Amino acid sequence: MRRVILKTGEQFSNKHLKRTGAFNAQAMAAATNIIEQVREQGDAALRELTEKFDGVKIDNFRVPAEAIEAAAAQVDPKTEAALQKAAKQIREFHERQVKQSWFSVREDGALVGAKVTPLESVGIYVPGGRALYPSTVLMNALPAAVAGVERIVCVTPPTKDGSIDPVVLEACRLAGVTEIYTVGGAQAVAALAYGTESIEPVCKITGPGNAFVAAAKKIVSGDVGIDMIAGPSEVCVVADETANPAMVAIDLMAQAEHDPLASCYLVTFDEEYADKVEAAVEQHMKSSTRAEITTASLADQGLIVICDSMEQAIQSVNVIAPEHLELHFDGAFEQLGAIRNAGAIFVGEWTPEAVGDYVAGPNHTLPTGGTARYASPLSTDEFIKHSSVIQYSAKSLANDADAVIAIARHEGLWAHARSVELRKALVETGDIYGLDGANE
Ligand SMILES: NC(=O)c1ccc[n+]([C@@H]2O[C@H](COP(=O)([O-])OP(=O)(O)OC[C@H]3O[C@@H](n4cnc5c(N)ncnc54)[C@H](O)[C@@H]3O)[C@@H](O)[C@H]2O)c1
Ligand SMILES: N[C@H](CO)Cc1c[nH]c[nH+]1
Ligand SMILES: [Zn+2]
Repeated sequence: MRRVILKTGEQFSNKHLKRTGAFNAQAMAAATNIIEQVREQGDAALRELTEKFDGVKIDNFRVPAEAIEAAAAQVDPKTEAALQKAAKQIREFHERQVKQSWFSVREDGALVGAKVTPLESVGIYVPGGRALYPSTVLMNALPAAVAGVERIVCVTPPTKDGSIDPVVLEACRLAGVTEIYTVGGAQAVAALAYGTESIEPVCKITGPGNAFVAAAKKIVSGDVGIDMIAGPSEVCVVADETANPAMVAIDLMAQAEHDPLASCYLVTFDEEYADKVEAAVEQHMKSSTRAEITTASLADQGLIVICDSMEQAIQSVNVIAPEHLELHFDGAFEQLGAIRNAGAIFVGEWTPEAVGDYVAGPNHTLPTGGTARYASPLSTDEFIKHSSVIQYSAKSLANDADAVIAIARHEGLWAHARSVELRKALVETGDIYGLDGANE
């Protein structure tokens, strides 16, 4: 892994990072062509693109109900129990996020508030290129279901034999997905946004994916809602010399194995400790079943930052703004206040990031690429919208009339002012035209 050794008092900055930003011109160009093709040719384009990029022919994209039932029977009891446990804990966590409509009545009788409405339909992109992601089904579909979305559509690329992994199907069933389609990549995003003969469009698309999926989400955003661009996985581990290097190493590898573009950061305090972690990575790598991806990620995107104080370490974390942050040192909880930018924070050596990926309850769809500076984890908020509600009485209108009229006049908007003046006149004189010149 690349190393940066900070001098005393030196600030970690973006120049130390290799980040190229979320804009990928090549992927944007490819996704634009794919989206245009799907808009023009519908299902025929989905068939052609699936054959081209996934190497399989699909006649019917919709997974029939019988196949979903049959998949449940193929899931071994241990995996079924794990899915159910994860689903329960994820559901419970997200139930705490649910927003209610609210109304407040002022002293003058004016009522203001917000009416919360679940989105009618959402499309969930479940990645399927380099790994299977039943956990991503749970993390996206359960918050949608908890928020009250009625139509929850899942799209995911086919496996080599043209099917969908039974565990992914079972996760869909457990989480309340109402339609499943065997299609992935930018073409799936286009189908969800604009519809085809076999896929009805949705109001919003959520879920992570590779560069083509991310580019497609950016392009269709505005025509449909999108959640965030959750890109390649990232982890930043802050560890001092008391932390077990083998644990730190395996936690770095747990994100590196997602994608050669995944980014892993170790923030620590001396080079000798960093050497121990790198030696432990080598040791673990001997038994990794994903050594190629993991090695590529650590070599190309990995970074070790050597700091000389905890303050400098936390300052580095805040610049990295990682998707996942692990804290392996005594008194970690006390540093929470100083941490400004992180998607999810895992406190202490007994909290490997993997618990958050699967079962802890909080969402694993998190801001990546430094977007934790302004973005939050996926939540039920992504699946609802608010409508403002305003109800005035004659008294409350009279109370606010002069303020409205003054601002409307300044803006030069005659009818805005008049709409209030007329009502004020009616309250004061009982005559809607009691205003001088009102009936001109
Ligand atoms: N942040 C999160 O919550 C989270 C969760 C899970 C996965 N991830 C990330 O999601 C990503 C998943 O990527 P993936 O590739 O494994 O699966 P994917 O499903 O996103 O992409 C596979 C699809 O990409 C399309 N594709 C492949 N090559 C193409 C090309 N040359 N041109 C156009 N389209 C092409 C194909 O249609 C294929 O089906 C990884 O980066 C992983 O780290 C993130
Ligand atoms: N770590 C990923 C988010 O970056 C989520 C995930 C799913 N499965 C395993 N991991
Ligand atoms: Zn993961």
